[in-house]
Amino acid sequence: MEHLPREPGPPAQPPAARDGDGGSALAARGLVRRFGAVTALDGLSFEVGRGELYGLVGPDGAGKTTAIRALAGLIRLDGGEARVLGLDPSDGRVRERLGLMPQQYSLYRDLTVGENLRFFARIYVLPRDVYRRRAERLLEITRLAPFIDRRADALSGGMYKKLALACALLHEPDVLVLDEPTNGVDPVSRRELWALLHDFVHGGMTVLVSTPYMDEAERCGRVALVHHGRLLLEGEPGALIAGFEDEAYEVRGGDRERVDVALAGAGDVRAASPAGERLRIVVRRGASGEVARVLAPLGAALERVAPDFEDLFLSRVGEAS
Ligand SMILES: Nc1ncnc2c1ncn2[C@@H]1O[C@H](COP(=O)(O)OP(=O)(O)OP(=O)(O)O)[C@@H](O)[C@H]1O
Repeated sequence: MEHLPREPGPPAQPPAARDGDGGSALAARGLVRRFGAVTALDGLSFEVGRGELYGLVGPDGAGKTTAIRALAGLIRLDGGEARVLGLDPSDGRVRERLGLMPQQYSLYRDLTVGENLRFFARIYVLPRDVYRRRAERLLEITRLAPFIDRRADALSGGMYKKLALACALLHEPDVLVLDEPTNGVDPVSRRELWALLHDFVHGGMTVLVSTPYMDEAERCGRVALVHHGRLLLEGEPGALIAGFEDEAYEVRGGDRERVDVALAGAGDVRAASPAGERLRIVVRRGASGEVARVLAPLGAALERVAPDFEDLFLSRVGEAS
């Protein structure tokens, strides 16, 4: 397949722009969508360049699925515009060039792996020899070949997702959009799925992936942190962490309830969340001395830790609300 990996080597050039492509592969411009009293998208904007691996990261209900459905032309917008390769998502040409893996991918559970692939090949009206070649390649890269005769309902969660991915790739899309592909998937399959996405991008495909897992942000080339249908932060993962202006700490010792009360009254603590037995907090830069003084009488102390995306996210959410 054009965008699927064959041999290791330098990244392929993204496919040359065609009519209607515009500059970016995907564009969300001021997207607004309301469901009754709920504003799922509140002016969300982001652009995904051709050949990028771009992550939409945010908690449940942030608006990721709604944004993806808008880009795929599956819902009407109350404001803003979505573009795929410069085209309106309702344009018939988008169907040929976009691969979509929704959160609930509807495979036929009583059909086997091979039968599901054949079914989707028929939807895409693929000639038999083209289908055979692509299916063979997809079964190989997803490592599903040994399970070709297994029914979809007998696959593990990770294998099911990989079959869904293979079906979404049968028509060789230029742009692949995946909604929370790693949700409910075991850690090994999760790593495998991310490795596949990196391989696709290496082959020149554009990939947009949403995830509720903050720790997956660093696997993307660029990432958008989304909250309440708005963009909180966008950039390269390393640069975002390096530019983080606050500091992250773990609180050691002290009675948890009394510590919680003390921290709730400390204005410089932007966020607090449990980290196993301990409490993890984000503190405004330069204010840790004051926070440590508040905690000392309670027998609690601060230990500096490296900030991660959850710290970044919580800090921004704290600021925004
Ligand atoms: N069809 C709908 N009817 C009513 N409310 C909806 C509908 N679709 C989404 N919402 C609401 O819009 C908000 C954003 O939902 P969305 O599914 O886009 O979030 P998400 O980031 O994808 O999270 P999740 O992982 O939970 O799907 C939520 O408050 C959700 O309840």
